[in-house]
Amino acid sequence: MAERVIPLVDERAPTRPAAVPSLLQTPTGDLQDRLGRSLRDLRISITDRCNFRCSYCMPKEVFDKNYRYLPHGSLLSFEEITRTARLFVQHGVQKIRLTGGEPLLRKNVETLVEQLSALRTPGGQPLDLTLTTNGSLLARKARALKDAGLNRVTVSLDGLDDAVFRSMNDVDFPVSDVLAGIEAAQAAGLTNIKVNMVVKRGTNEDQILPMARHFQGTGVTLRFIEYMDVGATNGWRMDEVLPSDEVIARLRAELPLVPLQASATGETAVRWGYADARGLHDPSLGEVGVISSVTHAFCGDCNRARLSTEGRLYLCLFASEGWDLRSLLRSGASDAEVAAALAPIWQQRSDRYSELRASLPASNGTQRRRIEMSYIGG
Ligand SMILES: Nc1nc2c(ncn2[C@@H]2O[C@H](COP(=O)(O)OP(=O)(O)OP(=O)(O)O)[C@@H](O)[C@H]2O)c(=O)[nH]1
Ligand SMILES: C[S@@+](CC[C@H](N)C(=O)[O-])C[C@H]1O[C@@H](n2cnc3c(N)ncnc32)[C@H](O)[C@@H]1O
Ligand code: SF4
Ligand code: SF4
Repeated sequence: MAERVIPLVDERAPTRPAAVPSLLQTPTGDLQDRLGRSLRDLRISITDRCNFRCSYCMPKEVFDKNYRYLPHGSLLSFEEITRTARLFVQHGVQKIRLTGGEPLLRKNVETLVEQLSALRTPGGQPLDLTLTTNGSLLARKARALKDAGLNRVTVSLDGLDDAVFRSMNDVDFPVSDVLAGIEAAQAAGLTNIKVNMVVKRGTNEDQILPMARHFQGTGVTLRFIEYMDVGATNGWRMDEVLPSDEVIARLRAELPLVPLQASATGETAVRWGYADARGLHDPSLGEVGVISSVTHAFCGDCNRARLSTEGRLYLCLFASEGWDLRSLLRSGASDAEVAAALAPIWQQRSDRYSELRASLPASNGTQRRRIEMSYIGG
C-alpha cells in the first residue's frame, strides 16, 4: 500500500499563541516575506480525491483502491475554510482559488463558494474568486457555481484528440464532456475562462497546435504548462519536459503571436497575443500563455500561499513542511490570535524552489520530502 506523505507540523508553528504578540498591533493589509513578496493569492485544496488519474499527478499505480485518502473528519469544514480565508484577506489576500484533487467532487461546493464570495478586502472590494477543475462535472455544476458567486473558472485539458485525452486522464474520460463543461461555463456567464494544458514531450505535444486553433477567438485563454517535478509519484524526467520556448516557437511557425505585458504582479503565465495582419495584437483573437516553472522560474514575485485539504499552510508548491492551522483553528483561538499567528509565518518565508531547482542535488526520493499536488492543491 502506498504511504501518504504527511508532513510534520513545523515545530515553530504555535498551535495556540501563548500571548497575542505585538504583530496584532501591526496594521493588517500588506505582509511581506523575507524576499519582499506580498501575500495576495490563497489557493485552497478542498479535497484530495479525484475521478481522474492523470499520470503526471495521481498515477494509477499509486493512487489505487488501497490508497488512503483523508478521512472526512480531518478535512477543514466550509466554516473553517471561510474563517481562515477571511483572516488571510485581512492580511492582503485578494485572490482565492479552490482546487484539489478535483474540487467539484466536494459535496455542496457551491455553498462554500457562496460563503467565500461574501468576503471583502479591507478596502471593501470583492475577491477574485476562482476554481480549477478537470471539467468532468462542470456541465452539471456551472450554473450553480455562477449563482453562488464564482467569478471565473480554469479548466484543465491536455488535448483535443479523444484517444490522447483518454489516455492522459487514464480513466477513459471523453474529451467531449470536458468541452461541454467549458461551453456550460460560458453559457452560465463565467468570464475570463482559462484552459490549462500540461505538455509532456512524446505524449501530447502534437496537441499544441490543435488546441491553440480550437480556442483562438473563443474568449477562452489557453495556457501551456511545463510538466513539473512536483510530488514523489509521477516519475518526472527532464527529458519529458517540453520547454515553453519550444512551445512558443512551434505556435509562431503557424500562428502570428506578439508578446504581451504581464497583467498582474506575481502572474504565473507569460502572455502572447494573436496578431492581426499589421502584427498588432487583435483582442478578438485572444491570447495564449506559457507557464514555465521548470525553464524560467517565476519565484521572484510569488505571492501565493496554499492551504491543504486538512488545513496545513504551505508557502511553496514544493514545500516539504506545512504549518498546522487546523489545530490552531480547533483550539479555541480567537480570530485575532489566528491572524496574529499567520503574519510571522508569511514574514519568515523565503521559499523559491523553482529558482533553486537547478542547483539542488538530483532528487532520488530521499533527500527531500515531496508533497503530492492533489494534497497541497495545484
Ligand atoms: N512552480 C509553480 N507553479 C505554479 C504555481 N502556481 C501555479 N503553478 C502552475 O501553474 C498552473 C496554472 O495555475 P493557475 O492557478 O491556473 O495560474 P494562475 O496564474 O494562478 O491563474 P490566473 O489568475 O487565472 O492567471 C498550475 O496548475 C501549476 O501547474 C506556483 O506558485 N509555482
Ligand atoms: C492538481 S490539479 C487540481 C484541480 C483539478 N483536478 C484539475 O485538474 O484542474 C491543478 C492543476 O495542476 C496541474 N498539474 C498537476 N500535476 C502537474 C505537474 N506534474 N506538472 C504541471 N502541472 C501539473 C494540472 O494539470 C491542473 O491544471
Ligand atoms: S491534475 Fe487534476 S484531474 Fe488530473 S489527477 Fe490531478 S487532481 Fe485529478
Ligand atoms: S516554486 Fe514555490 S516560490 Fe517558486 S513560484 Fe512556485 S510556489 Fe512560488
